[in-house]
Amino acid sequence: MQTATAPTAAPVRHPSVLDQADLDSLLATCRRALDRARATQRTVLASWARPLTVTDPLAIWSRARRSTPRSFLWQSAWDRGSVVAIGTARDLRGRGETRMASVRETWAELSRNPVTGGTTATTPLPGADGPLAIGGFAFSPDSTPETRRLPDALLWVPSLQLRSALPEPGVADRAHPAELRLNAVLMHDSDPEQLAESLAQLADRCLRTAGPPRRQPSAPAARTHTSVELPGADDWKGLVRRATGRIRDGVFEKLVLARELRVTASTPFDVPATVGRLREANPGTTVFAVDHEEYTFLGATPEYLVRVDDRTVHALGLAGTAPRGATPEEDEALERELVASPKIQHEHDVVVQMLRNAFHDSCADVEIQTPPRVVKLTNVQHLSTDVRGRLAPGSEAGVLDFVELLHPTPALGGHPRQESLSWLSDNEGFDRGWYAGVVGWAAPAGEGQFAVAIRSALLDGSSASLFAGCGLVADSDPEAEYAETCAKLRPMMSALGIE
Ligand SMILES: C=C(O[C@@H]1C=C(C(=O)O)C=C[C@H]1O)C(=O)O
Repeated sequence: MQTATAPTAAPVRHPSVLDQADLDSLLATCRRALDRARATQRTVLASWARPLTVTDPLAIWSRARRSTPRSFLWQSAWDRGSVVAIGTARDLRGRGETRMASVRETWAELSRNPVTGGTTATTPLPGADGPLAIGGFAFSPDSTPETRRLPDALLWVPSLQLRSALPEPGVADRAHPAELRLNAVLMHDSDPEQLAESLAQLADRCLRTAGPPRRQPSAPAARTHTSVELPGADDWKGLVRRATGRIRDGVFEKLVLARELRVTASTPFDVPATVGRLREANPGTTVFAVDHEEYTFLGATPEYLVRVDDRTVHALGLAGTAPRGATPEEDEALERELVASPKIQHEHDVVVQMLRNAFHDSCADVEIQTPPRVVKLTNVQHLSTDVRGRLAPGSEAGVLDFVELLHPTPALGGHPRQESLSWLSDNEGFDRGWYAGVVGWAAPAGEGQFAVAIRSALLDGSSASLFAGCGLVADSDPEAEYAETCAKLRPMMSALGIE
């Protein structure tokens, strides 16, 4: 008698992301890099690429980030490009006052002449070709590094990077062109077989079963939480009074004062879901997330410090804020007040003037858009001015040179720079860390994009530090400025479910 046995389900075998020809070419690239490393006695960057298609980069990052303590997600509102980066081929770190210069010099050296292989995407993609250095810089170098949660300066070359165009709203599940790039840094004694093998395995882990695209992000889980304001509301308003007093005394002309909201929730935050909600609720912003060890620094920012694209340098003067109205009429009335207010024009002009001077020193054909436009975000509106220049003929300046030159603009620090920053470090009362610093990526030929890391938070399990600040001039009102910081905190609070 035959007994019926339940058919054992055959394991589902997904094809590997890399086929044999890819594996051979990846290994050949690593071997060529080893030969160069031996011949030159220097470290050599190997970078291998092939086109593929992806659906939603956020779904890929959500899954792949679990396999590594270091990852990066970037969804740019400015060119609709996306970068997902997993793992580390090489860290580029810096400390103290020279942190940006050290990172810039190490990247220039490493990226000068990479050994490349594979095939690049046939469809042009937003962003720049080649291996990237990604990451960010804290607002200021810190004098107490032991208490700092993210390093002063950390860019890194990822082991795996995936560049694609962002899905158009509403068609997130359509496959679209992307480029997979695998990077390694080889020395004279590196093992190219082992490096190629581990990169292929990483690509499989990250991309083989990326799962379906993320649907509408779910509402945040119900959780209880406690929160502390740093400094407390009354103390912060007192600081506004002291700062405006210093402005009237002529010590500085403008100062951006910030505060931290430290939250402890009853359960850990769901990082990918938070990023999904930020993306959904804040159109027109660039969404970023950096995983570093146990921390995730994430945000949805409307502001870039600098973008360099094909020898054109873009900066953005974003300063001057009004709330959004509850009705179209109220919104327009608030917009008219924003545009007409001499106080706000002054706050804005200080930023544009600084950018104008910096560009005139380093670029030819500088264009400054006038009058400023109004950028409308979910619950605030800003005055915004585009500044654009062409790199002067013969100039080799790249995006990291401009980060160093421009950061921090008076939109985040103050004016004059030295006086306002020194007052902030003596009085603000908390460590800004990467808030109001810059986050983004640099490509070998000097192209890149760096966002100003505002509307951001630092997460660690069930703890979150949220940040917001605002520009003060002589007649700023403490109550109105406090309300402005509350409005700027709100998108992150609702993404985290802590309203
Ligand atoms: C400092 C922040 O925002 C900055 C300050 C602004 C202002 O003072 O009007 C506007 C945009 C940003 O440059 C923040 O969001 O935390």
